[in-house]
Amino acid sequence: MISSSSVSESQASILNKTKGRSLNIVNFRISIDFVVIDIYKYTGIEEGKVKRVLKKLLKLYDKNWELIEEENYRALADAIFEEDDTIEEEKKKGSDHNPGHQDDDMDEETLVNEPVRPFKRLRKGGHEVNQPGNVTESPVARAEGSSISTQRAVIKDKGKRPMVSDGGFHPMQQQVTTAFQLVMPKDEPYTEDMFASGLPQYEPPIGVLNPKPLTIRSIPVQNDGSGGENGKKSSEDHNREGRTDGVAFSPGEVVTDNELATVQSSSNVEVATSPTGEVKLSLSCNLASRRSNFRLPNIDDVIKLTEAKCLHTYKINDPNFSVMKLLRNMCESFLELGTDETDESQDGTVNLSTLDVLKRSPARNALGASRENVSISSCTSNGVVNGECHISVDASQIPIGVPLTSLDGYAGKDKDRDLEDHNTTNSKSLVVASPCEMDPGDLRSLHYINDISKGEERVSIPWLNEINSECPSSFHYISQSIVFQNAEINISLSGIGNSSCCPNCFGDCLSAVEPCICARETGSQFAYTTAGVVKDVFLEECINKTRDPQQLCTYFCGDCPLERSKNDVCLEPCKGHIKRNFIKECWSKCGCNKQCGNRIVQRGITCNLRVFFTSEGKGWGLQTLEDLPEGTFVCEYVGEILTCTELYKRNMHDKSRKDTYLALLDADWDASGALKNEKALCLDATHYGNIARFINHRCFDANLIEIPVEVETPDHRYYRLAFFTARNVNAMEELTWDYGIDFDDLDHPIKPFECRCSSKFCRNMKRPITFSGRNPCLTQDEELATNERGNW
Ligand SMILES: C[S@@+](CC[C@H](N)C(=O)[O-])C[C@H]1O[C@@H](n2cnc3c(N)ncnc32)[C@H](O)[C@@H]1O
Repeated sequence: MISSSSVSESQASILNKTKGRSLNIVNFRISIDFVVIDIYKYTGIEEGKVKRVLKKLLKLYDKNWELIEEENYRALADAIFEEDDTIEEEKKKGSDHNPGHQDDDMDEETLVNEPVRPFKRLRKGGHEVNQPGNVTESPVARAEGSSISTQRAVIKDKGKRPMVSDGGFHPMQQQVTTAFQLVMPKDEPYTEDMFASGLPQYEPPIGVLNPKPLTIRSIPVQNDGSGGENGKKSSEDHNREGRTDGVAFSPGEVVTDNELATVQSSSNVEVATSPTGEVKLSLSCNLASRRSNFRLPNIDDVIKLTEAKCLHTYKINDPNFSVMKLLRNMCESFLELGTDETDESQDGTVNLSTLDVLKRSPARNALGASRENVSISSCTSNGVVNGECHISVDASQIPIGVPLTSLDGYAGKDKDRDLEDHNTTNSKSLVVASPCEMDPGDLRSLHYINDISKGEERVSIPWLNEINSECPSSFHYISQSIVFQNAEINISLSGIGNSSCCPNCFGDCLSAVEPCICARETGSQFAYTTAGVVKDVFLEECINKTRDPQQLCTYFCGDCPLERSKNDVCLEPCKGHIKRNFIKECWSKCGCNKQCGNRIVQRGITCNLRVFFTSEGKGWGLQTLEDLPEGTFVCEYVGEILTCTELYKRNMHDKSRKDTYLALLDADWDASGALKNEKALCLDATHYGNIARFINHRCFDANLIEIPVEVETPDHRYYRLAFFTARNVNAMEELTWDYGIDFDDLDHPIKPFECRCSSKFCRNMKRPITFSGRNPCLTQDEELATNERGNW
């Protein structure tokens, strides 16, 4: 066996004699013979073997002598060793296949025409050495303005198992690229150990757009888990060969000179920054297979289309939204998070590198991630984790997520807040969590942190737990109710007659001289003001009906579907339902436009809200982050539309559940005597629902009032149950709703709970009893209201 060092000894001679050989066929054979003789002379390796291996290597390296010469014929030596190993293995297997001779009949013409990639990764002392497959040495890496493609290609090779040639034809990958040139990715086999090794996985970009040669020369950073060391090595290699003038930085390294430092992430985002605050983002994604007809689009068109997609897909309706602002925010976040402000010593912030809270709680699943960094706003006074998190997916531990710190500034802010208003963010409140292990599936739960609606709503709805480490229980967020199974809802345009819509209207019905037919439901007066809130008079009527102490608005069914669903044989008398006022909104068959002032609920949530963990023991609740004037639409109660029978069966199966997420659609049950089971409906938000499922109960003086809203069908057995503010509500106040629960009715689908609403009208409170039997806190009327209220 020869040692690699014995090959090295021959370097001077061989190197001098073979260097710079051209690759035409005439001198090709001479070159091979020349090298073979020299190697035999200095190493004693059998000539035939050297020749065979060299031929194969030339083929694989596309006859690139420079690469074979490098490191004193290291590639050749390794290939010879490898062949020995392969032969040994084959012998052991008893195979009669002789790999050593498989290419013997390979002619030079074939070598010229069929360049293929190296069949095995070359290694030196456990470290990768440069080779054709590694772009650190490839012509691509040397091309001006090809930094992005270079970085990506380098990353692609990280940690991969030695590649095995499939013997097929592979187009030449390493082409010199210029600015604006499309770089096709290499076809690289994915091997199992790439995933097992936990190394970053990269998708090859379909193309790289370099508007102009970047001022940074990209430096490959070895993202193989060994930190910046390998990256530095690559950098040194480059510098040695005069191929780069950049510097690679590891996360945490202080950038001292004025060059841009590049950091590559395990995502397809690459960020470069300089100490002077310049930040560059590079995004790559593999959206589809290569497109042969691809041509470079105009960048302004790309931005416009992206914005249109954002408006459409994410329901961003802020006219000030701009992709460029978003990207700028991202750059600012990068700088903000990269600035050393996370030490405990500074401004009350805490570095949660071990982040015990996350380790303990299910939030760990939501926040932690291998190779993912999560920065989270922290309430340092009690070490509580704020759900308004900043997530970055970054192997190099540099958070690069779009900041949501502006959520802190939501309170009292105008809805049309400018994305540029980033100065209100409080970077001092940021902490950076160490990367934790995370399954890819858990990535989904990351949505929960910043937006419990997972993008289903027009606004993001974060959650916050300042009390303990609990996370909201899992459910599917939906923004519109969906039929579970048997509910009979007739939503069809043909079901809407001309008396139920305003086909001749146009523009905004609220600005018409006469209220249109859609206002008939509300006494020929629209229920909404032009400011988009419910009119005082109408609101008061609704509130009075709900808080009706004499139960004047309560009706009793002769054959109550709710009681029927509980027990079909021995019917209990109806406990009563509130006959409510409806609002009717214009809809699809109406002639007005979507911005018509009589379309409020159907537009969805626009307030800034937050799900938070209550301190009174009510579990999670909903709060507003901005002041809400009286009559403001907050949200509708969304869930699965069930018949009462289905609900009853469901509850029978799941008796253990503590919380109930239920609303009856019983505002108009009395209309037609005995209601069919399929028409007696309710909304169950236990498994599918929206943020309304977090609204807690408050007896009597809740700040929300529920109003039935007719949108899609004039049939009042199905309607949207919308919540409006019953009074002016201040930012940060909890939003509450009177469930109308009778705490003594143990049979009711809403399971009674120990009420902690802290209202002085609480119907479940253990009140101090005076000798008169009255609650001293309440007036006689209030006492009456409290005692009488509680029926459904
Ligand atoms: C629709 S859920 C409200 C959200 C719920 N707190 C949670 O954590 O998901 C209704 C449940 O919340 C609890 N709840 C609501 N209001 C309450 C109150 N005033 N006092 C105590 N618990 C309450 C009860 O367990 C009830 O069944």
